[in-house]
Amino acid sequence: MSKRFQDKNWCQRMRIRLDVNNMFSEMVGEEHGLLRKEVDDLKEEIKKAHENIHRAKNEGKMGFMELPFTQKEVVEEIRSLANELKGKFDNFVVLGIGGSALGNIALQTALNDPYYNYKSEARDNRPRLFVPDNVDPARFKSLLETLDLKRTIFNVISKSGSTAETMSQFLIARKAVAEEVGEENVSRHFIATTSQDSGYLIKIAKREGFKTFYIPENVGGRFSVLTPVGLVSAAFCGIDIEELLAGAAYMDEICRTENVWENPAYLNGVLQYLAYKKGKPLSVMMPYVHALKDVADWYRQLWAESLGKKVDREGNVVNVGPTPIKALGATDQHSQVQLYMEGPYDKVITFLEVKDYGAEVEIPGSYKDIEGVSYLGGHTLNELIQTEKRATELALTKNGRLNCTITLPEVNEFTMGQLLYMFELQTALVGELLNINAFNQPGVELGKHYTYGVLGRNGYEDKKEEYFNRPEKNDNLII
Ligand SMILES: O=P(O)(O)OC[C@H]1O[C@](O)(CO)[C@@H](O)[C@@H]1O
Repeated sequence: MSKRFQDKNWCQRMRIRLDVNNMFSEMVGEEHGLLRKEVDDLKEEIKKAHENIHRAKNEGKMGFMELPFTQKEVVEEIRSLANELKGKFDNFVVLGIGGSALGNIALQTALNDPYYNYKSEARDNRPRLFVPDNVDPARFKSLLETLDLKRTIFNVISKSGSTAETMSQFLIARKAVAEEVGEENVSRHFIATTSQDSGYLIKIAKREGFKTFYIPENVGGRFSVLTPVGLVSAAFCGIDIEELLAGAAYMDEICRTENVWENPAYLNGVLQYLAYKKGKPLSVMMPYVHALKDVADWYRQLWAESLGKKVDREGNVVNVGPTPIKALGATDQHSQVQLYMEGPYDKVITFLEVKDYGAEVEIPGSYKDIEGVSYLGGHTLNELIQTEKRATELALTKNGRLNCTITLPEVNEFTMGQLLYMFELQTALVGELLNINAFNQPGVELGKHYTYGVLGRNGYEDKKEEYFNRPEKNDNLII
């Protein structure tokens, strides 16, 4: 077991860094840039937010802040299960959606070989990972047909234990597995990760005798990546979950101060908040590291569901919330950057970069007589992508476009733990500054209730009626 994180020098070297220079007027100009004074002027609000967060933590209402410190036993349990089942299954499928899926994908993309599912030497006898995160029939059918179900284990993840997409995936998968392995062997193919005390999934898991892991009551789905929700698939796929939690603990330690200039989660949160207040409601996350591309997806849910709210804490209608946008460098330089450079001044771009990609690829110096191509020779892809990031950053800055950069020394469990935890705390802080509840999601309910009504779930008859009495669409507007 690696204990590198007990070495303070190593931790310091692996500390992720936030560079906010290009958020300020010195760099982007006075018209759009923020002033340091504006940050200082929020001192009292930040102090209050800090106190609220820590009061809520002490009252047991900020579960995500406890996770780095309270899971020793569950980590051991997950690890021993992963070890016990190593070599027994070729495939691990996560059945879940939203916060019950996105963290699994983000961790896998970040921390395992990009072609892990295709390379047996990268897997070292561990299962491939599949996270459909949807109920598209063609895709789900094809997945079940593709996998050898005799050699497949499923983790059914749902905090509420009732999400229609997840329960449908489960019902279909369970039937397919039973047909393949026989009723008597079904239970060894399923793990359930859910609330210990509520919902239907725990009832089913107990009736079936599934192995269960629990999601703490005080941790919401989008904050649950560092619970068994994300940790089980990670451990099965060889990710060091102890180091992940150690990274989160390290960031927690860094972020204990209420001094915004020393607290990266608060500083980034405050700057995003100020930018939002000054007419920049679009928050783009643009990693220049393919491994972090799905962190941007995970962050979209975290930011959108937490901060997009109709009412403030006093019940006033405020309709607030920055819109998170996912982009990828260098890919989206050739798709999005034109808009970011010349479109409305309504965005803040957060770049994610890495110092050490863990691989170096040299560009061959061919076609010496064709200067427009041969200049690339002798350089590396590392130089190319890093230079492109800095070039895009400079171009945006010169054009008065607010941007900041988070740098990871390398993408590993410890730096990922820091990054995820930093974004979670940043989200809580912005929720405080916006004076909203960042931990509920009432806006997703209405659509769900119409679906329940139409599909005949008891208690939703009124929604069924509303749905079928909806205004008729005008055929002339369907062309
Ligand atoms: O884990 P559950 O309860 O199945 O919920 C899945 C997702 O659905 C939501 O409740 C939104 O509908 C998310 O907040 C959550 O991550």
